[in-house]
Amino acid sequence: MVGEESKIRVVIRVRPNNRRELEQSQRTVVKVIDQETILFDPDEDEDEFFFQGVKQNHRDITKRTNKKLNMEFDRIYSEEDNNETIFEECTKPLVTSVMNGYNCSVFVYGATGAGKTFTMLGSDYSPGLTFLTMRELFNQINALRDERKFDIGISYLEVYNEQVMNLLTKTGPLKLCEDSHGVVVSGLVLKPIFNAEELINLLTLGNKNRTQHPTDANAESSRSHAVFQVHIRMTEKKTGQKRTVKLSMIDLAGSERAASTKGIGVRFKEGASINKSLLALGNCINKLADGSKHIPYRDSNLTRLLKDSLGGNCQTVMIANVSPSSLTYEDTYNTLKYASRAKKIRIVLKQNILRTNMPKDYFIKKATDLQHEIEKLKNLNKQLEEKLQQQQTDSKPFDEMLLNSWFDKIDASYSALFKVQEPIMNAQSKERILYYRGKLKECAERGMAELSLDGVTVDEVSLINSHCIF
Ligand SMILES: Nc1ncnc2c1ncn2[C@@H]1O[C@H](COP(=O)(O)OP(=O)(O)OP(=O)(O)O)[C@@H](O)[C@H]1O
Repeated sequence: MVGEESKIRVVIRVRPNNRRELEQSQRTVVKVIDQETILFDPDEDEDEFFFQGVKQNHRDITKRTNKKLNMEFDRIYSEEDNNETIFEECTKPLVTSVMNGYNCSVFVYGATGAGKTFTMLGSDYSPGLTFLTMRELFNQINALRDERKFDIGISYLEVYNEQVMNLLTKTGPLKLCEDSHGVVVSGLVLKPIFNAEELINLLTLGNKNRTQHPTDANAESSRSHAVFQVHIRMTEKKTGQKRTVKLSMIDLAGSERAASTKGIGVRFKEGASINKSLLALGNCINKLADGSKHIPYRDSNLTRLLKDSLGGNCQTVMIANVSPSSLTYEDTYNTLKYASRAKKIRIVLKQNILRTNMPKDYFIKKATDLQHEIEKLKNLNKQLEEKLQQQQTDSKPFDEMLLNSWFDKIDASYSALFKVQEPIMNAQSKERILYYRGKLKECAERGMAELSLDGVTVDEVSLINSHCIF
């Protein structure tokens, strides 16, 4: 995976219609075709309509034609999909990447009321991605505790009207500075945590401190960008090697146009500021998608803060939330366009460099030890080569004479064996002959006795007997 090119994973989540949308029985402007395709502004199902005898494509002839825009994303979640499913497919794999040393980020994007906070924080009956992801992180950490030591600290910041505030301590504004490791929030102290349950209290506290104002679309609209980050330092117990990784979960403020929230005064300034930072974010996404060298991160505090979560060495998932209702036609269209731009971003992933606290002397000693080891092995190698050569020169040439004398001895013993076997076989066959001859003699004598009774002479019997010799 080191140096592997990867693109931002972009998924779309379509939430169910809310009460207002149902009451106004608006038409649906998005149609989930399959898990990767969404159709924006599909044709409406309408009865056939004739005007002056001619069939009309639309009942309302003043109405513009539907966009019927087919768009493809890494995954489309429909209103039936819950936070658990999105966690399993989108952020659970990120936890494994974090444990392997990669920085990871999750963004939720969309207009006010589209379901960003519901996705990130969830509700009482359906915990959101932040909790589910952190619970998985602690599961994986606990499984590795024998091998590694972990130090975990979290931060929860909001960017409101371009100012960075600490949501856990309700302090700020905090300054952003840049050092060799990237952007640093000065004065930010990480809050150590030891389990996922502890996180719930911290998230609740942070959310209470988050700037919220009602909008037309959402009674509890978050008017700031919330950046939740987990910083993990892992120390290998055997080697002492350390590495630090960061998991960021970002709930962006609504991407709706400032005018659409009908805000005036402070609310208008707020909307304009949200738009400024989202515009800057959009510009960075566009430049990254085009492969530009210069990315305008410095255009807003949000993009400065997210620099290493977007284009840097970071595995990123963007969840674009949309409402299905025609009430939010423009916002849904803009969100889908924004998301399809983000889909084009390609980044090169690098595993975080292992850092160590070992002093310089440790490495000098290690290098000297290794040098000695090399010398020792070289000497050993030389000795073995010499020994091998010695053995080759010492070894006696092949003794053909000796071998031949042994062959002669074997031949001699075989012929001696045959010599002994021959008389034995002869003796055995003679014994058999004698046995049969005895038998025949008995026969002949018995026959002679009978013949003599029939008038045959003894000489004739002897003659028969002599012919029966084998
Ligand atoms: N997938 C969903 N299923 C059920 N209810 C949802 C879903 N998504 C959002 N909602 C409900 O819709 C309302 C608005 O959602 P949410 O607060 O998450 O919007 P938001 O995008 O964070 O808006 P804002 O930018 O104004 O903060 C909430 O009451 C929330 O419970």
